[in-house]
Amino acid sequence: MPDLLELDNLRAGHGEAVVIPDLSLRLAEGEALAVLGRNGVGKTTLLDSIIGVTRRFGGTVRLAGRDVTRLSPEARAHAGIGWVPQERNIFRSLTVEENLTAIARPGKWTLARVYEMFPRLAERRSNMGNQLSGGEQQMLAVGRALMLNPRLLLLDEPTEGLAPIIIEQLLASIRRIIRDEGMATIIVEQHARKILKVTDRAVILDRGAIVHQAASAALLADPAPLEQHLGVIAKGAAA
Ligand SMILES: Nc1ncnc2c1ncn2[C@@H]1O[C@H](COP(=O)(O)OP(=O)(O)OP(=O)(O)O)[C@@H](O)[C@H]1O
Repeated sequence: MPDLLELDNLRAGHGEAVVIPDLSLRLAEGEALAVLGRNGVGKTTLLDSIIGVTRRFGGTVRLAGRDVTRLSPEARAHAGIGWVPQERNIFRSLTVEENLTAIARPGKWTLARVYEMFPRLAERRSNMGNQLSGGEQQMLAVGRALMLNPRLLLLDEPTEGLAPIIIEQLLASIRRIIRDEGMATIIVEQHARKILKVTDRAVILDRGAIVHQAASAALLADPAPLEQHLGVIAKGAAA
């Protein structure tokens, strides 16, 4: 059986700029991968290339053995890639419930199950998107991606800008989505040590290349590579 996601010799960037020169990566069914690295090394560009919103110069993207390289972002979403961009992109003039049902597709993730995962969204079901706190918006963005019933979930800095207590709540939900529901997930995250407790494996990027990869548990046990490649960021996120 092929891996769920196979990137081979991906070369991608923006305009004329090549941000990722040549990257290959595998993700198994049900596996959770953390993508770590300093600011500007290409983490977002990597996720954006999987959903197909960057310029591709070469290489292939396969989902469950199917070549999706030339598919539009919409077609890739339809093929099973759920995407929560850094800017969240919720519909601000729709209610929470309308946001969740607007682009839903049938599968095990229903409105009831998303509300069970994020009870706060159930409480706020009639509120408009623009009335939500940052944490609620992020929960809504994740819930909306789940309603697409994806095979693969991409999360770009889900905890960015959130208060510490909300970060803990959100990470607890993400852990349940991964551990209990078996969702294959790729997460870009600045809080390295926090996310390593949730993921199976991690890659560290530098200048668009994978400079280190290891099991998350190994990086937690021996954080030298984090300090080497992330420096002050890893120390700052040690709590
Ligand atoms: N839309 C864009 N157009 C042109 N250049 C871009 C665009 N988005 C990102 N870049 C450039 O690509 C490089 C990689 O950026 P990217 O956002 O992928 O890094 P990152 O590791 O996710 O950083 P951060 O942690 O700051 O989000 C940077 O030099 C950035 O300036």
